[in-house]
Amino acid sequence: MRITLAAVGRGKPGPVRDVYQHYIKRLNWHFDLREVEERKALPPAQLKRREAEMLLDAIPKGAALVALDERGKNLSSAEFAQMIGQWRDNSVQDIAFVIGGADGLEERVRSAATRSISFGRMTWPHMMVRALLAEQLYRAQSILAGHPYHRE
Ligand SMILES: C[S@@+](CC[C@H](N)C(=O)[O-])C[C@H]1O[C@@H](n2cnc3c(N)ncnc32)[C@H](O)[C@@H]1O
Repeated sequence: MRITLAAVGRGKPGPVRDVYQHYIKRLNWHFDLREVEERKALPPAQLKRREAEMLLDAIPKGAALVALDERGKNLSSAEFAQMIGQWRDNSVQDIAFVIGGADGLEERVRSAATRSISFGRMTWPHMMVRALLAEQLYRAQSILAGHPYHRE
């Protein structure tokens, strides 16, 4: 099973990226980060549209697509692991996650998503969402493997 993260922006060295990398390095799943960035200064609506195109282009065809969105569904870590486990058991080859930029995800990306999940109703900086996702993926891997990292 391959996991792709398509995300707006380029990660820079620093503590948030260190946390992200700490967990990503511990994943046994094949993991691919695809960063997208529009260099032209565009008005917000155009920028969001352009980012949507680049994000959707960065996702493997046929992937189960998960949008990270504050308006999405709140899952427990066990439910998140179960979602990934069901895809794994149904031989889904590719799972992709998308994280938007400062103005969020365009509706087109939200409606293309198989699932939309939230890390709470508060807005997090997009680089912190990468770190949160990385930890939850590691936690899901541990839950699915029966490893005691996660405690209910
Ligand atoms: C700075 S936020 C954008 C906020 C923007 N106002 C919006 O309406 O989505 C950048 C990205 O981080 C992710 N994000 C931020 N907060 C989140 C949360 N609570 N749950 C899930 N994803 C979140 C989303 O992918 C969002 O597009």
